[in-house]
Amino acid sequence: MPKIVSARVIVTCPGRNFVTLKITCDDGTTGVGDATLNGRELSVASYLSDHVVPCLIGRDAHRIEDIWQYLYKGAYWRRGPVTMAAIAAVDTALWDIKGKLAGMPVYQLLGGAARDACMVYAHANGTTIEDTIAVARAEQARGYKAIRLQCGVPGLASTYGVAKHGARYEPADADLPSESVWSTEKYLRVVPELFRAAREAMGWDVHLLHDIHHRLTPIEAGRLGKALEPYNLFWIEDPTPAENQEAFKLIRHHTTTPIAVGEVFNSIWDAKDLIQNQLIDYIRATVVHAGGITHLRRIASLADLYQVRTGCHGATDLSPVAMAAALHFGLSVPNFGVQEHMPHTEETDAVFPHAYSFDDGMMHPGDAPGLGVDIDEDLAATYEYKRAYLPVARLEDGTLCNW
Ligand SMILES: O=C(O)C(=O)C[C@H](O)[C@H](O)CO
Ligand SMILES: [Mg+2]
Repeated sequence: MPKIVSARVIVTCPGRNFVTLKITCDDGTTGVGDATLNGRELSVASYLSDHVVPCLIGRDAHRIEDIWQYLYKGAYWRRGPVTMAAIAAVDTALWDIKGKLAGMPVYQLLGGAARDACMVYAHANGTTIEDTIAVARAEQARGYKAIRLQCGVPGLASTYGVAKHGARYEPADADLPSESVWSTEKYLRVVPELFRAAREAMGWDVHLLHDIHHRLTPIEAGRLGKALEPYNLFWIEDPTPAENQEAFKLIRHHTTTPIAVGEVFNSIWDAKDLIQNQLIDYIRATVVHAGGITHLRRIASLADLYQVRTGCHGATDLSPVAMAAALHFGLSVPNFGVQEHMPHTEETDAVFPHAYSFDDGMMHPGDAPGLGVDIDEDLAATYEYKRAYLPVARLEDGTLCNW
């Protein structure tokens, strides 16, 4: 048996923070898993090194399911983003090891390719509708078949998803949480205009997506979904917070615009009711925040029964290790829908050399044994952790609201 002899937690900041677990077996085989939880990175690093790593040493790296159950049931305190990100990192690293020992890419171990490649969606954002559409057209010219559009809201200094002064969009932008101002009324005026103009400029042969980022009440979300129906969106994402899942019934009563939810979910129990009641069309839970490949497959299997497809979160705060795992997962599950793709910076790509590739709007994980991704530990050590928080949002009268 490949015995686990060490597991190291590596925190690095090549432009933004990433937490990576690297497991080594007695024969020298290594595997990597992403454990990054944006704005709360060190809590997962501590959970892993203080509480998980000591339990891994000496175990058989082939027993992925048993180790998953051991860490989940054994903690007693189940679920939650910190616990599940830590379990995910172990699980992902063990799949990597299993693939390397089998001499096969992980997607082969998951049943083989169920499609040629995974459709990915790009981000297009700008302070005005015109700027946003110009970026979207450039992404379309690069081959993307699906594009998420976010534009500035007139009267608001900053908006979720829109970069400042043409910079790359990075939400965790400050040493302490920055504060932004939000107005639903102003937002609801601009979004239908954005998509009307986008269809006029870009035609109908491209999938258009939009992230509401949990900001509307159910009835406001129903109104927006209805207003967007003429523009045939691929999805609206996170229309309202998903703690109260009954709320989605109200949205469904008012609109046929498809709905994607789940980037903050960390377990099948978060997604179960939304899926079984057919209140969503895409489930956005990811490998890194939802218990790894093992648990995400379970979520996808449940979703498949209800014709809910996958649309995994893939923002730049998920490392290339998570991206590789997402592509092996996406290539193999029957009900894959789309994968989010925000390209990483050159610095990040250099720290995490990888085999996955992009071609004509599609991505493939590559055929290297395992996940086909690694961490250059020497380079990683040159980028010290830098505290960074996600922003908070307030209404115009100062009331704290959902960011
Ligand atoms: O990519 C998305 O859809 C997001 O909503 C990005 C999130 O705000 C980001 O990952 C938070 O860390
Ligand atoms: Mg989102």
